[in-house]
Amino acid sequence: MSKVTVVGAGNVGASCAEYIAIKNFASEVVLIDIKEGFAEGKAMDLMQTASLNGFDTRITGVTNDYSKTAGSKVAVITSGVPRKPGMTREDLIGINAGIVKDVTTKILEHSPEAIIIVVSNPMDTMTYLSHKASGLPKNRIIGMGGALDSARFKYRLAEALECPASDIDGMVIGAHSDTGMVPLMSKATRNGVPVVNFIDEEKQSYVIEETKIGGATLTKLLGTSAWYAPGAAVSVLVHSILADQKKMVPCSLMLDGEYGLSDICFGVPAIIGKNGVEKIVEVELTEDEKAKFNEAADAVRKTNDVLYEINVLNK
Ligand SMILES: NC(=O)c1ccc[n+]([C@@H]2O[C@H](COP(=O)([O-])OP(=O)(O)OC[C@H]3O[C@@H](n4cnc5c(N)ncnc54)[C@H](O)[C@@H]3O)[C@@H](O)[C@H]2O)c1
Ligand SMILES: O=C(O)C[C@H](O)C(=O)O
Repeated sequence: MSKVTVVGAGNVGASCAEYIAIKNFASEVVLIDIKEGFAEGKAMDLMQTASLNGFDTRITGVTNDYSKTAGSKVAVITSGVPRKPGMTREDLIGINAGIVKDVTTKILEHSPEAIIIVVSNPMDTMTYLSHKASGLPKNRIIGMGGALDSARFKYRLAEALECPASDIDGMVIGAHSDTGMVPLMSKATRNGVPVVNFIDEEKQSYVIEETKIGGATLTKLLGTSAWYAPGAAVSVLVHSILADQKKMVPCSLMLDGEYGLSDICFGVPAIIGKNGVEKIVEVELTEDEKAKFNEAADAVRKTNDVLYEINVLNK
């Protein structure tokens, strides 16, 4: 029995539930939302695709009744507002902080053993908040950003190399923000061959910049932020936990000296398995990557400070 709760049955929450079901990653998904009847409607609509898409996962929806989420092995937090064109993710902190703090507490009341995946933005800061609000050990809370940003990096690399994305391997670490992502061009490969052998510096810079503004580009096109790739990225983390796959995925994790950082949730590669974070992997960075990584960490710390300024957290 593998039960997953998704709090926030909006675009990303529903997409995540759909991928989990279609790929048979869990036996049960509970969607929960604050809007009356909304999660029930999303769950019913998704369940009516079961015979069409050939899945057996049971998706149910509930309005605000956390007792129905009891015993979840994984809980995903997708509740909160998305940005509109022209906004940054950091602009969402005032509304989303209260929601994420409250939701973290409610999840744990009914699923004290759950591993929590934080998606709501600004994600690195919301992951930090979830840690501080719950006091859970650092393996139990995972911020999802790097999996998505890496998928966008591979998409842009595949476009530049004119090859299928499945030929590409690559990672984005750092902050899940327009300026703080660090796409590791030096380590990206096409079937083991460095991508820098295939594209010149101008194209490399283009790929890096388009990757960093990947979310903003989609927000401009869609009028709200993206959901298919975010939902798929969450489902990969859920699967790695439930199936104890031990996949290596960049995630926003509470650091305790790794990469020279402490008391911050920040995007680094990690092995994800049945205990959540099994191990943080330290990779060597170029001087330029290191400088950008540290600069991004400083910016995330400033956003974290806002949590104290608006009294969502107390020192
Ligand atoms: N980390 C990432 O990579 C990533 C990717 C995409 C979106 N996001 C973020 O995820 C969040 C959700 O995005 P979306 O597009 O699904 O938005 P959405 O508006 O479609 O859905 C959000 C849902 O949350 C619900 N909600 C609000 N407060 C709640 C509460 N207290 N309890 C339960 N449900 C509540 C709303 O009713 C709504 O249905 C946003 O903050 C967005 O910025 C993050
Ligand atoms: O761009 C956003 O605001 C949503 C999300 O963080 C994304 O990267 O798609």
